[in-house]
Amino acid sequence: MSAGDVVGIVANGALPYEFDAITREAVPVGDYVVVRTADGSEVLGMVEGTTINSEIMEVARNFSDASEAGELALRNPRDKSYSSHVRVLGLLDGLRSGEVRMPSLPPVPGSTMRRATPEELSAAFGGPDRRWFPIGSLLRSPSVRVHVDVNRVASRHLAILASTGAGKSNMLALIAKAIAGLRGTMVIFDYHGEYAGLDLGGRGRPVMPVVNPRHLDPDELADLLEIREGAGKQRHVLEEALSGARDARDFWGSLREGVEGQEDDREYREPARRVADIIESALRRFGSVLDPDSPPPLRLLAEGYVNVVNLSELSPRQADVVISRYMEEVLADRKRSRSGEPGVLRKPVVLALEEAHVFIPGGREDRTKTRETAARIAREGRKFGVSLVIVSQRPQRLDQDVLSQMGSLAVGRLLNQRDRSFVQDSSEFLTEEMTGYLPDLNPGEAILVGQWVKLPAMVKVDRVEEKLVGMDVDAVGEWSSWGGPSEDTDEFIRR
Ligand SMILES: Nc1ncnc2c1ncn2[C@@H]1O[C@H](COP(=O)(O)OP(=O)(O)OP(=O)(O)O)[C@@H](O)[C@H]1O
Repeated sequence: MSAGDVVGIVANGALPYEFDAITREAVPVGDYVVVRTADGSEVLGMVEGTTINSEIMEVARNFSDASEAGELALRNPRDKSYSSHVRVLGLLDGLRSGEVRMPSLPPVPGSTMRRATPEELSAAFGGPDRRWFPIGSLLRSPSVRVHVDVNRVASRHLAILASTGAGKSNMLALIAKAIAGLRGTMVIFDYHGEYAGLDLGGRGRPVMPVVNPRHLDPDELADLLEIREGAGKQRHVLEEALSGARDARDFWGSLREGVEGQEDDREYREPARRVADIIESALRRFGSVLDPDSPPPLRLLAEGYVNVVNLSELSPRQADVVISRYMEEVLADRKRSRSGEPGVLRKPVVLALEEAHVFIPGGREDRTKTRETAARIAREGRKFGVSLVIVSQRPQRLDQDVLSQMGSLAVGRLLNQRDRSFVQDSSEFLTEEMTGYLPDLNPGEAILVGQWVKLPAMVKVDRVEEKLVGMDVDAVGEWSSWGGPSEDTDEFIRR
């Protein structure tokens, strides 16, 4: 069957925005088709679901019936009927010129449905100007390149959701490369240290996650030092000591003194000792993150670059403090810039957060600092040119309010049913049929919906060649590449 061929006939009950068709053979989900509406205009549609029915099999009620009926059905080609459910995407004429206009009339039942040609699809998915960048090719028409709108990513937020290993970081890397190419500003909160080796054409910048403890509130410092949330007395000791140390020349010396000074009070003796130990141990482990002489986060970010904040050495709670600090300051600075005051970041900023379900969780009890800030950015960031890209493999754990504010979605293979339902409930863009298809996607394939694409698209995403971290380890290959003679157990024990 070649492109443009008639593939089906419109069935009864067609609506302007969706219809069923009886098809010649099974039409794959994700295929694009063209039908004529009652006034003769051509509309483009996407196949969202396909069913194969066998009349003979209908009567089979037990195994022997079924196996006999199955044989008969296989021999009789007229036994099968094929049907597809099609979502109307827009008038073909409008799509050719980049405009999405819906028809006001449905297609006429009995009229023919043909496959869209690669030329029609290339016009619909093309990128007319530099706002658009190519992210991959249509899964069902590989010659058609699919472009996405960077302006929408930078103003209306994006969620990249898929199970582990389905290609989320690869997609974020592609977006980072596009933004770097446009000399845009992006901050990636890199929880696994995955983006260090990315080729950003000289516009990537590694950022150490340094935080100045003087600028933290007592709870934030307690979180960074990993004082338990329920340890009220220890937190109180720290709070008292911090108020005296904030402006001291020797911050840590003054903080220690402030803590030790509270050992005279019997009630706080033990908590103060514990806090003194915690401070020493924290400084040994991640003293480099807490620098009382470091500039505020904004000074560490470079405008016009992709700033990669490496959080791989931090615990989730520490990373939470760092991320929320950076996000808060970026938002506050952009508000200043927008109101005409001198800000550091004069142009829009895209903030990308990996493992978003850890930092923007939905549960009432999981109150992270990042969640508050991210919720604010999701709601009002658009006005100030701050957008979020959230990346997660456990969407059901995400804050639903934040997820529902995402103007665009890239959803890859999602195996967990609850994850799929959660995403569908949180987004106006994903239909039930599309959601049902998510478990069948392969790594690197995704459904793109929302404002960053002209039309919903099932895409084979381009692979970022240099992005090697994240690849599954070839353990067998690596083990078998040992050089030299192998040592037996006795030799090993003697050694
Ligand atoms: N578009 C693609 N084409 C081909 N291979 C891809 C594509 N995207 C990802 N892969 C491959 O799939 C594997 C996982 O990719 P990636 O690290 O991007 O997934 P992930 O969803 O971020 O995984 P994790 O949740 O474990 O971080 C890698 O080996 C990567 O090279």
